[in-house]
Amino acid sequence: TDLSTTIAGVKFPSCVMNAAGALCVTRDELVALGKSRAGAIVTKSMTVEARQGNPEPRYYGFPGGSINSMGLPNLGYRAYAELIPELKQFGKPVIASVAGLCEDDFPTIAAVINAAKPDLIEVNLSCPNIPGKPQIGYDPEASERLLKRVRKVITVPMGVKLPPYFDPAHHEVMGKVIGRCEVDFLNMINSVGNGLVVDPDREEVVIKPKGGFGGLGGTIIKAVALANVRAFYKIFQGKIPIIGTGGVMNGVDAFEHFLCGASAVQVGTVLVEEGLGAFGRLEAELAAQLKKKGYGSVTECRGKVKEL
Ligand SMILES: O=C(O)c1[nH]c(=O)[nH]c(=O)c1Cl
Repeated sequence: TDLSTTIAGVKFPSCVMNAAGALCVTRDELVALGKSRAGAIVTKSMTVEARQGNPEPRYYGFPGGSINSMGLPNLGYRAYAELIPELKQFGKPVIASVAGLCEDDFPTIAAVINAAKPDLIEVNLSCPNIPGKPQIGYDPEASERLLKRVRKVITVPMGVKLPPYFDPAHHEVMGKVIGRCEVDFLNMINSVGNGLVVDPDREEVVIKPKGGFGGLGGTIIKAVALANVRAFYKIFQGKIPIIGTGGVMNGVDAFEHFLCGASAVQVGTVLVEEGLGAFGRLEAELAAQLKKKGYGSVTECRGKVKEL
């Protein structure tokens, strides 16, 4: 079974890769991704200055998913610009995830990172965990302004990592914004922002930042992720490739993302919980699922989910 895929003209040896944020902050983590079965190396979203991130505990896994308020811990964009040439030696695409603490940070980072020639750049409009900072992706005007500014300085394929939307009206509005910004790929969804997990025995929240509020990931967000993949796949009639992220814990979950229109999938929670070995398991399970269903590749089943 062929598990390779192509996104914006870039060939991925496997359609399963890490989500920005999962095991991808340090050089050693990124090199380990390069040596693993991951289909790409995706960096942690980067900011201008290096950051320690939020106080711990800031990640908590539980049956069904995870909650995090990491607070953008990363090496700073200059360090990743220096690392990119080394990371490109592993025979798989390097995706640089660009964030920023303010709008002006994004073009500053994007211009320097673009010069380091990652295979693709993913603009993260959806970090939910910077205290006092609303998600850019929930502000269509700010999203459009920012995407147009970074598009001017990015010459490699540019994608956008979107937060979950919960209303078709929002899918429509963001679809129009994206259509006006020359976006080469989409990635959805980021974590479901500002959830709250409580430990009933200790009668406490489980993470320290923001009173325990954090982004949700894992199985519990799969249905939200699939809805967003499907909504934007239909809006763009499959013409903009979509990376499906959210709730992929096994090969069947990945298959569901492809049925809804994804061209590749990213994994976060399952990677943090299981480690890099998850890639081998996920690939084997996805290949088995495709074989069982009579599909020769993920491209064959893309967008094939039937309505009733
Ligand atoms: O707290 C984080 O670092 C974080 N956490 C997330 O769940 N999504 C993001 O985009 C980011 Cl940037």
